[in-house]
Formats: sequence, C-alpha cells, structure tokens
Amino acid sequence: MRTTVGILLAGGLSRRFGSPKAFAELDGELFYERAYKALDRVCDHVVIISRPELVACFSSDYDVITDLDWIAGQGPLAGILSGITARQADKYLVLPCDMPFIGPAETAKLLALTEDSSDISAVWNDSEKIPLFSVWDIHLKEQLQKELETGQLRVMKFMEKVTTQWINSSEIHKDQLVFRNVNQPDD
Ligand SMILES: Nc1nc2c(ncn2[C@@H]2O[C@H](COP(=O)(O)OP(=O)(O)OP(=O)(O)O)[C@@H](O)[C@H]2O)c(=O)[nH]1
Repeated sequence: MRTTVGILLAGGLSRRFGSPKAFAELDGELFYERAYKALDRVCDHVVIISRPELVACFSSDYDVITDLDWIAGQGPLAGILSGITARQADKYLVLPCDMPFIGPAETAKLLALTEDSSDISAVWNDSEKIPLFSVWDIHLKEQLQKELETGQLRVMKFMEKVTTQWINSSEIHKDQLVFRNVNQPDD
C-alpha cells in the first residue's frame, strides 16, 4: 500500500499579505485549517511546516514542525525537503496554506491522477503552472537536498530537472478560481 503524507506549507513571510497568511480567515475558518482538512481526508498523516515564531499559534492538535536549520526560511523548496525528511512516506501531497479554495475533493482527484512513475505530479491551467499543489515522490529526497546545497531554491527549475507530470486543472475542477493563490489582502 502506498503511504502518503500531506505537507502543509506555512513558513513564508507573507510580506505582500501583511500578516501570516496561515491565520487569515475565510468562511469562519483559518487558511491553515482549511488546507489541513483538504490534506487530512486523503493522507495517512499531515505535517505543517512553519516558522519558529509561529509554531505556538497553531492548535496543539496538529503536527507542526519548522524547516531544517540549514535551509530555514529559504522558500517552499526548503519547506518541502524539511517535510520529506521529517516524516516517512512513499508520496507527499504538498499544499500551500494560501490556496484556501482547494478542498478534499481536489486533493483526492490530484492523488487519483498521480502516476506512480512520476517524480512530481502538479497542476497547470491555461494561463500558468501551479507548482505547489503537487505530489512528490520520496525518491526525490537526495536530489532535492543536493539542489538546495547548491543554493538553487526555485521550485520550477527543480521541476524541470525531474520527471514532472503536468495535469490540466480542468481534470480536477472546471472553475479555475478554485486554484487561486492568495498573495495580497485583496485576493
Ligand atoms: N516551510 C516553509 N514554507 C514557506 C517558505 N517560504 C514560503 N513558504 C510557503 O510557501 C507558500 C508560497 O509562499 P509565497 O507566497 O511564495 O511566499 P510568502 O512568504 O508566503 O509571501 P510573500 O512574503 O508575500 O512572498 C506559502 O504557503 C508559504 O507559507 C519557507 O521558507 N519555509
């Protein structure tokens, strides 16, 4: 049986948003709670990767860790490696805390469409690629570590070096707004 751990990315600075996005609210729920639910329904376990100063702000019901020391705060790729290193699984379903319209139906569909042979399975729509709503294989761990050791921190660049399966967003949800990324308070 394939085991899947959910990696909830919540370690960004949220400079454009102005306050930590994980604790922004939509329909009476915090962004991180929404993302957690979306992952929890389809994963064997979910780990939240955040910043040391925010850890105490999350409910103690959740498994919350921080980035590995040597890459702390160095971006989403650092958060993903930290999650893969901390918790054992075959596949990792990554979701950033700032995609609050993604729910369990979307995470389930992404997992169902994921090909076992792909290093990464991610979503694109007609206007852009959405690299952080994606599934990562455990075999990437060493390559990802080497990449970060060289100081290469760009997610897209890493995806171009490995076997990435691109899934059209319409196969997951017809409404492209579901894949919206909240960066500014107006979003
Ligand atoms: N664990 C971890 N997560 C990160 C890190 N940087 C960004 N993230 C997360 O990755 C996702 C995308 O982050 P961005 O929107 O690019 O960056 P941000 O810091 O949240 O926002 P800005 O400061 O406005 O760029 C969000 O869920 C962030 O919380 C990091 O260094 N570590």
